[in-house]
Amino acid sequence: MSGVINRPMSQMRKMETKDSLFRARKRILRYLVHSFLKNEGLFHSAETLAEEAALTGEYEVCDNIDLDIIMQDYTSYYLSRFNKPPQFLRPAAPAPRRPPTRHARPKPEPPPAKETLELELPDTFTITPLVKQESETIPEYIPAIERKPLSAFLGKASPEKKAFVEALYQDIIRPSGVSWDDIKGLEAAKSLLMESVVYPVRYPEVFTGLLEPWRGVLLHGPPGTGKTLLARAVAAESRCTFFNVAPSTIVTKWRGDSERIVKVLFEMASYYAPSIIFVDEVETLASERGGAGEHEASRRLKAQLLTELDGVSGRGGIVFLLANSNMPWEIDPAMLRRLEKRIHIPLPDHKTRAELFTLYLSGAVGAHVSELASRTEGYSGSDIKLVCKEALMSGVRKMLPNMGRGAPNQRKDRVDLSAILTAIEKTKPVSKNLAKRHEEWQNETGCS
Ligand SMILES: Nc1ncnc2c1ncn2[C@@H]1O[C@H](COP(=O)(O)OP(=O)(O)OP(=O)(O)O)[C@@H](O)[C@H]1O
Repeated sequence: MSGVINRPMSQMRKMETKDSLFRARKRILRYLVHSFLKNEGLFHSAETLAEEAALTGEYEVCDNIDLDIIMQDYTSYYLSRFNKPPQFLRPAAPAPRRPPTRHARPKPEPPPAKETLELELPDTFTITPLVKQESETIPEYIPAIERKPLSAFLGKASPEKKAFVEALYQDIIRPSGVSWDDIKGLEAAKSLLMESVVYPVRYPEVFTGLLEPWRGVLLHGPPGTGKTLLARAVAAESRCTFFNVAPSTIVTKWRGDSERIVKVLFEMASYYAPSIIFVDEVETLASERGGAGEHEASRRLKAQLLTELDGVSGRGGIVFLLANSNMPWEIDPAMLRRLEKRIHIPLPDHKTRAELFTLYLSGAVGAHVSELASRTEGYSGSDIKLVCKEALMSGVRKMLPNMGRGAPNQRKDRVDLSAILTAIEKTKPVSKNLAKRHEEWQNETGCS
């Protein structure tokens, strides 16, 4: 005991953290097993476990995790690391037999291969505390991109393929932390994306047969309405690997390279599955031009994209194509057929515009927010962001000449109503004219 007391504070803290992590892990395991038993219909066993392990209603297992998911993740991690599947079970050693005594009844034979469970669980899951415990740090989910070594994917790839892989690897966006809450309004779009991307990734066992997930989802709407932001939130919410493919990565001037890059892209997406391949301005990669005027290279690239998309369901893991377009009417019909789910992202409504002003001006606009929202009908989210930036800048502009002359070099995010109104006057809503066309297109061809 005295040994513990004499330890330096930092060491004590480390031990405490280790100890609390250990306890958290054990608790998580018990809750996971409990939930597993219930899911298997073993209610009596689950009840007994709850009683024996003193599981109170203080915690519940998160929606997105269970032992089955952990087994799958662990198996794919192990496979990629050691090139063989992990072994969980082995035949138990037979119990030593005692010679039967004269009067004893022969004992029934033990089952031939009683199984023992050898399971090592990684610390990659969390449970939601109903009552949050402050001192507790629960290990975080580790995304596929951090779990799976690139070297295992590369194997004995040619130098050319390695170069493609490296370029594409740069396009993978790490978990961005963008969440639904960062996106104002767009409730209908959010729930459609939950249903068509997030849930199928979380519960693949539900989305089979006729309910098989869409492989291609199109977000279309005027520029600056939050389509890219939505795509990033989807990646974060679904914990998918997010390939943000810049057309410049794919379109190269070297003959045949573009098709090979597209092929490698889908292979990588499958390796790091579940993945989202996000293609911004998809109409630039797969436009409807066609005919004799279409460049041969662009025709081949388009054909390769379509081939890969068709092959997606035959590959391992879930891979979605999430495409973005400001001009969906220009998308090649063959590509459009593969973008089965089409979601319209409209200009923000009055309530959303008010929320955006509050977001960007940190609530500084107070009571005027409704008036500002009324004056900005037809503005996109990005236009409103510009207005706010311009209004803030007008204050900073006044400060700049006095900086370095004794005045404090500190920015104040206070803004006059008049400055905002002037900024609104100056900023023309660039997307307004396109809004109607998107609506009509959605009515004609959309399916959400
Ligand atoms: N609904 C919204 N909630 C929060 N921010 C928004 C919203 N809509 C737009 N924005 C802001 O506008 C910026 C531009 O949005 P984003 O890039 O997602 O638009 P986009 O529709 O993808 O545009 P483009 O089609 O031109 O690429 C975002 O960084 C964000 O700050």
